[in-house]
Amino acid sequence: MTPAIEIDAVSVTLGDTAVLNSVSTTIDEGRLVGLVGPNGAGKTTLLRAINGVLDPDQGSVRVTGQDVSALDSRATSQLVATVPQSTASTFEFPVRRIVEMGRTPHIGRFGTRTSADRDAVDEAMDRAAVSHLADRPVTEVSGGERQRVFLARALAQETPVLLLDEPTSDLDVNHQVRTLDLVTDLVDEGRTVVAAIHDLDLAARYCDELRLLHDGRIRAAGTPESVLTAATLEAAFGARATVTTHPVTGAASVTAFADDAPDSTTATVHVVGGGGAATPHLHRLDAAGVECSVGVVSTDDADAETARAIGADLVTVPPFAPVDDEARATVSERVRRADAVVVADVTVAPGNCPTLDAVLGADTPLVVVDGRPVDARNVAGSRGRRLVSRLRARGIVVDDDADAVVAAVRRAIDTPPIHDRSPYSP
Ligand SMILES: Nc1ncnc2c1ncn2[C@@H]1O[C@H](COP(=O)(O)OP(=O)(O)OP(=O)(O)O)[C@@H](O)[C@H]1O
Repeated sequence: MTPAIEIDAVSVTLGDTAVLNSVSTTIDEGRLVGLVGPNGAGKTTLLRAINGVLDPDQGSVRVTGQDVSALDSRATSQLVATVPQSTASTFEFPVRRIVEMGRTPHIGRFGTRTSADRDAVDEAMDRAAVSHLADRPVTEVSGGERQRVFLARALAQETPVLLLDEPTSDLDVNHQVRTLDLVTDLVDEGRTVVAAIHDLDLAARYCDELRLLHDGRIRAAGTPESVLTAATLEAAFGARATVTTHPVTGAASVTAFADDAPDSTTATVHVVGGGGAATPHLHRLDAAGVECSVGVVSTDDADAETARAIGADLVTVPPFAPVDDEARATVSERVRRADAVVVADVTVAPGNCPTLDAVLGADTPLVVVDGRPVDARNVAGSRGRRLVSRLRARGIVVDDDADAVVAAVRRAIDTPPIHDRSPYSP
């Protein structure tokens, strides 16, 4: 089978900038391929090389086996339709007229429109959900509606290859999903779609494959799961990111943070959590490059699962078991070794008291997350209440906000600890 698109060693220089540097990739028929990468990576430029608008300085692009640089614009427009990034229009054409322009490459010499042309326009408008706008001037519809009008124009063009440059950037969440569902249907019908897409979660959810562009080269290619890794994202976007599986869609889900590790090469933080209280903070600290240890938690606790997912060192006891001497000694050692401790929830369950004793018995700088009011029922009596007030007095107290926790950890590490050696004794 001939691939739908073959890009062979394409180089493009614009002004003084080498935008694409010997880019090669092949896109098979009936695939939805996402182009991802930071601003200025060359995604639009690559799409413009595929649709023949831009002649590469070197290399070649073949669409359904035909070299696009050898085709005239009518022939190229029969192969490739494009929805551009900017659909701003200065002409007050009615929406239907814009969609009819998609038929131009199919209309004969005498400009006669056939019923097939009209049907194609009707169907395209229907599928892109713009039929109700048919008579409105395109200058008077919203940005998102206009984006769908231009999608309809591309659909009316009835090409085997569709290029979409940020097809959902102006769409509300409902139309984002509806548009990408429509694109998926088009692919199921056999069309090949290449979409430059900034929203990495949408890219992972809808695309069969991704190409990650950075500095004029394709840095990663393959399934979304194989392309969207913390390492590739950091290299391309300069952002720390955690990649998890989205609980609803099952696709890769990316949470990116500015690269602001407290001290990304050395910081280690021990996190006291339980019941999932530590989970958002663990993801955020991990993304900030902090090495985490977690505990003591039960082996089946949600925070234990998160700790395993991010490769954190974990101190556990079996479900419902008390913290034994071994776990207590281990957690004390982790706390002493850490650059800072985060207590992720001051709602102290009785089982946490030995861990909090260990925290208060060490010099390690402390951050206390105080997200919820202390629930008296969860506090282990007066012992627990005293622990809570000592923790608050001893540490930096922050709201239950992952960014605030990272900032507080940075501050805690920079601030000499308040000395509080007297361990709590019941
Ligand atoms: N006509 C031009 N002259 C000079 N440089 C240009 C021109 N067009 C684009 N560039 C540069 O080429 C680089 C790639 O641009 P391109 O639009 O392909 O990136 P992109 O990945 O689509 O970015 P974005 O995600 O911001 O849309 C950018 O640095 C841009 O400034």
